[in-house]
Amino acid sequence: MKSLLKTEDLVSYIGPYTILQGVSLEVSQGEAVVILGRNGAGKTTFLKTVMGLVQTRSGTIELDGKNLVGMPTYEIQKQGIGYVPEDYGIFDLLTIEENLRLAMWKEDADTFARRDYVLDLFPDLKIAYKRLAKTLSGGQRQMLSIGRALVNKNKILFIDEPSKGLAPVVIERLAMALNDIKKETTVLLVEQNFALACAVGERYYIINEGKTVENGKVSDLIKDKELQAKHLGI
Ligand SMILES: Nc1ncnc2c1ncn2[C@@H]1O[C@H](COP(=O)(O)OP(=O)(O)OP(=O)(O)O)[C@@H](O)[C@H]1O
Repeated sequence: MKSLLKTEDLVSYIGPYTILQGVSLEVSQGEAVVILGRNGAGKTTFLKTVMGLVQTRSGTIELDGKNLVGMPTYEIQKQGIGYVPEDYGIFDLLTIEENLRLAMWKEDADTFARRDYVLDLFPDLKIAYKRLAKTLSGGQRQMLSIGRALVNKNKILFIDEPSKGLAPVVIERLAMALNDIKKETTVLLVEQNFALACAVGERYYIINEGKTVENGKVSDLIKDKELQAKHLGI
């Protein structure tokens, strides 16, 4: 499989703090990869570093062979990364329709076809299409946030802890949607919910204290109770 995203020995910092201390990770085209690790391990910071929202000190980041280090965030996004941040990133005082349109880079037939795919994937958004985003539940907001990233033609989708604060039944629906999405696009998921991570991810990386410490197949991790206890506290 063709390598799509590759980072090597990535070190990044926020003010005086070095947060990532060596993250090496590779995602191939068509894969669904999950990043696991305890609270505060550096998972969110990794996504933010690739997006240029956290400064890289050393190491490399390549998307489809192109260097992303030093590029401004809006250009990184245009290289083909759909980013679904942890805090939803949606506009409460706009309708669902307006939130989706504002996210579109182009208003062409392909983009509207992807918008229709989003509305089929998340029927709640279709029903509430003309309503303000502030009227949505937590699960529906997460759907809108993912939908905003899906309206553009991306090479890879970054999704940061989509299950956070959601009820188990909503997480199940989300797992189904993510399984549908991964048929269409390469996915890099950060997730604390082990069941959701296992339902979606094919390969995993574990980040501990800002470093990638383990990686492999999710099917092997499910059987490896020792590894789960050591790095994930399960
Ligand atoms: N703005 C900031 N200033 C200083 N330290 C920060 C800042 N943002 C994050 N950190 C620190 O960086 C480390 C990694 O945080 P990060 O949010 O990436 O962890 P995480 O693995 O995503 O965990 P969680 O699941 O709790 O979000 C933590 O120790 C956190 O306290």
